[in-house]
Amino acid sequence: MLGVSVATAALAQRARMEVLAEQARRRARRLGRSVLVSVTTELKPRDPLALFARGVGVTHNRLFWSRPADGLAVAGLGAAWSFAASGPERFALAAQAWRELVAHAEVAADPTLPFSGPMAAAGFAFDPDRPALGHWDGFADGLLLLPRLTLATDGQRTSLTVNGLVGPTTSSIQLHLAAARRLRDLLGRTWRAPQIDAGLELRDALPPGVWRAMVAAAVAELRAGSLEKVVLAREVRARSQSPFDPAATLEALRRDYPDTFVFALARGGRTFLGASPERLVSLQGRTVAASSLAGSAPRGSRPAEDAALGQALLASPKDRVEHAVVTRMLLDALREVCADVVAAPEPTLMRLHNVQHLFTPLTATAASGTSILDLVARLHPTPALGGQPREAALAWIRQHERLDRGWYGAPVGWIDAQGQGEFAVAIRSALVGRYEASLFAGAGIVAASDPEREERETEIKLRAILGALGARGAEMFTTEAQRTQRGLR
Ligand SMILES: C=C(O[C@@H]1C=C(C(=O)O)C=C[C@H]1O)C(=O)O
Repeated sequence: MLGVSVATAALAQRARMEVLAEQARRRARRLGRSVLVSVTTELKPRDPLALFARGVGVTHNRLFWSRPADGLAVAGLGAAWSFAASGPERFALAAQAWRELVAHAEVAADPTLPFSGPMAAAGFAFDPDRPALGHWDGFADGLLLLPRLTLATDGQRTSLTVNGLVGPTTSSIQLHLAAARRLRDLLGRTWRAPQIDAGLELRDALPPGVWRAMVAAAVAELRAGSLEKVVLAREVRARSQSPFDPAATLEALRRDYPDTFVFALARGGRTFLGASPERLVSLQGRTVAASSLAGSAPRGSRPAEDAALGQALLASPKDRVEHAVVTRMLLDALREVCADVVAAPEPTLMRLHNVQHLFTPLTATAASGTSILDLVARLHPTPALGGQPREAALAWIRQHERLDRGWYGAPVGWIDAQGQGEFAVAIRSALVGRYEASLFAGAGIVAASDPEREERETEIKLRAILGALGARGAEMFTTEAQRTQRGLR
């Protein structure tokens, strides 16, 4: 089947949904709790980002996830079920809640379709023990969100999934169906990304110079020998004259950063979004893939300059140390729970529009019954975002960084009914409100780091998201030092 129209799919789904709902109702009575019903059908190709865009103002929860270079994209609207956890056990609590939900679900899915069956989006806080500063309300330490409606494509085929809960006494399936129908009506509408015309005003969350001083303090500590590496982040606040449009930003990100994970989770008026080049971990069957990504250099404007910068990065002892710390930690952590753990022998370059990185892919075989969330719990935070040794680095960050990372730098991704899934590290990201956005970027600090160079590195990393939010020309320079140099203040 090449896909059918929305109307036909809706009719087929309604009938199937009602049959399953009746079975679920009986099961719910027996179990004394609600049971999930999930139906997936094939649709004619359409763009999930358009559904994400159209859902604004219609539902509180919207999500988007894609790997543009692979043709993969998924959008979800509404919440058929959600789960929030707090504290350090947030991964285990989320894994258990999800296992219990799907264990008794009534599912009609076609495994040959992309993202078939119930699929929850998941996001986590970087550090549940951080000092919370407030603007991350609604983004729990751990959040699972099963949309009422999911539209997904792998570039070849497109699937539509409707999810709903059936209670033991009264059935809420009618309500779910009505809500899903309302959301499904949005599918037919056309959408074109509007021109982004922002006019941004930027300022650092910390007073000028304070970030560099903090890096200098970290370097002193690293040279004293108690730490091997610590990653320090900056927050830059952007104010726009016209309202931000997250869907337009996602469109720009997928165009300019096709080799990244382009993601968004909108909760009411605020959207956490980004284009991360860093896969934390994926699990497909028993095959595990992870990546070490650390060590950065700018892109050159001409091919020869670009190649020279890349070669210098590959040969830089400081960057090789930063990188090796991450690869070693990933190898050790995966070996505790997986077989056949292999890392590429040497890092290669990952080249993105704004920056190039040292990159080492890793693969492994998981024990059967492993959930992607078990792997996430073990790997987060890697020393690409935390440091080494992990606990000492986290303590240093908590004490000195003076910002609330919230979900920045933390796992974001999805999990399916079999416990398979994929998580990216939420970098190159921002928390976007109507007129205000908080952008985040960090850099790995080792004993050989130089504060000014590290600040420049965060600058380059910030450009991805700044450009996609509509910054132009001079607005791309976020640091006081850069603006002064260019006579911009
Ligand atoms: C911390 C960030 O990026 C991480 C740090 C890198 C580095 O220090 O070289 C490179 C890639 C990422 O693992 C960020 O983009 O905010």
